[in-house]
Parts: sequence; structure tokens; C-alpha cells
Amino acid sequence: MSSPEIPFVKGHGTENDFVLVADPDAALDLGPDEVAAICDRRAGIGGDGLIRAVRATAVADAPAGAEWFMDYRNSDGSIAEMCGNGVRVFAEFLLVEGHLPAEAGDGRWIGIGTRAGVKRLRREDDGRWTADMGSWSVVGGEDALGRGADAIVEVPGLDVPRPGLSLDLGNPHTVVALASAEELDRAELHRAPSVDPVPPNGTNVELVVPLDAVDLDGDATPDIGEIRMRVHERGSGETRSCGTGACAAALATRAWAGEGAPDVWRVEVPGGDLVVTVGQGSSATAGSVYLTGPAVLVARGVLGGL
Ligand SMILES: N[C@@H](CCC[C@H](N)C(=O)O)C(=O)O
Repeated sequence: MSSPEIPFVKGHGTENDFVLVADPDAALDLGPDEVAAICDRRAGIGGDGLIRAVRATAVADAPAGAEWFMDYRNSDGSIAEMCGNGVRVFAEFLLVEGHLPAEAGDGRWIGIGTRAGVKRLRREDDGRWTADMGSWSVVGGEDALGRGADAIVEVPGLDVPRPGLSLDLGNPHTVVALASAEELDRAELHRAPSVDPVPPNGTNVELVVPLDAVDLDGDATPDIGEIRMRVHERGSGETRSCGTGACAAALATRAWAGEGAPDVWRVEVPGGDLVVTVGQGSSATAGSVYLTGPAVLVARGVLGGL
């Protein structure tokens, strides 16, 4: 018996890649096995995740205030609350497919529903998208120094366990600072790091190495921080980028740097560059954050029907 035909688009944001499917009326029944089969890089289309675009009116628990809901699934079929690269690619997909008015591409903010609430997005003049990722916080609150308490992280390929900081960006992250680019290269992130205590719903793990901070105005205070990052994603393994992870990595590095640390961070990932801007009034442990990066659609096709 043949399977139904499902039109799809393939896209990526800094090489974090997704299969996107429009399902306005929530008519598709895509369970974890189907999602994993579609995301399989040899037997399927291949992707770090599958994103289903559903009208919010067709989703029982969609947050109010957005016409479209992003149903994000990891490549193993598990559900995630939020995806920072995915939500930009999702916005570009909606625009190109004609599901948003053309003016939505003119730099005005649009709302997109996610399991982590409604996110505002804006298309920049250069075609990148900025996502207002909303609020973030350090898991477990502050220690006596006003910083987050450490988790202990064992990273395959690295000798001794390292301290890590767990943050909530709508989805969970644990960030570990390494001493050198050599250590970053040595980490074997195709295997999952172990985190103790692990946040209740698991975690994505980011490894970061600070690069040189940039002093644009010559006042001896860095204006832009720069870090290099690799990630092991919950439900997808090592990926070439993670948008929520880039935000977590910049926020953790900013908290570790302390007073006077920059609010703007360039995050270099294997798949490209992202910019993270910490919202005004954010403390070392909570606030708001913006993510800017590319959203590229590369192909369209039809699943099934064979
Ligand atoms: N790559 C995404 C995050 C996708 C979800 C993540 N694997 C999770 O389970 O939380 C991003 O760009 O943020």
C-alpha cells in the first residue's frame, strides 16, 4: 500500500538542518517512528529535526497570540519545546510559501507560537532573521556569588569531569567552558556527555572556548564577545549549530566574565556564525535575549507516494 504524498522543504540555519512540512489543519499523523525515518540521513531525507507548520487554531495547547505554531521534533522523533535556528528557518518557510503577508519580510515583527510561548521574529535587510527568544534563566538560581550553581559534566574524549552551568532557554542547556581550541576539537560529541544533576527533561550540552573580545570604540572595554562552540543536542546528537545553545553559551560566558562583560556575542559554530544580544536589564542569571542568523531554504520535494 502506498503512503500519502507530503510536500516538504529542506532548510538550514548555520547548517542545523530541518525538514519542513506544512500541515495547516493538523491532518498529518507523524509519530516518533515516522519522524525518525524522515530525518534518517541514509534511508530518509535527512535532518537534525522535523518542523511541522500548523495553524494555531488547530493545536489544542498552542499559546495565544500567533497565527502559526511550530511543532518541532528532534531527529529521534522526540518533541522539543523550542529551536532557535529552526524558528528562523520556519519564518522564512512561511514567508516563501505564502503563508505570511509579503510585508512580513519587511523588517516588522511577526509572532510564531512554540511550546515555549510566542516568539517574535523580524527579517533583517540582509535576509537574516532575528528572533526575540524571550526570557531565559539559570537553572537552580544563584550561588553565593550571584552566579549559577555548577553541574558536573563528563565529556567523552576529555580526561577529567568539568563544571557546567545549566540554563533554561525554553528548552534545557548545560554549558561547559574549555581551556583551549585543542580541547574543543578533542571532545567526542557523537557520544552524549553525562550531566549531574541532569535537568528534569534532559539537556543539550554546549562546549565553549572564549575567543578574543572586540573593543570597537577603543575605550578598553570589550563591545562584542566572541566564543567558539560545539554542541551535543538532546534527541539529535552532535549538530553543526544550535540557536538556543548559542544563546545559552553566550549567556553562560557573560555570567562567568562578570561585571562589564559585553551584551553582544558572536558565536562561531561549525556551521557558521550567530549573533546573540542580551536584552537590556538582564542580570547574570535571568533576562531576555535575541538571536540573529541565516535561514536558508535549499530544496523542495514530496515525501512518500511511492
Ligand atoms: N537546534 C535547536 C534546538 C533543537 C531542540 C533540542 N535538540 C532540544 O531537544 O531541546 C536550536 O537551534 O535551538
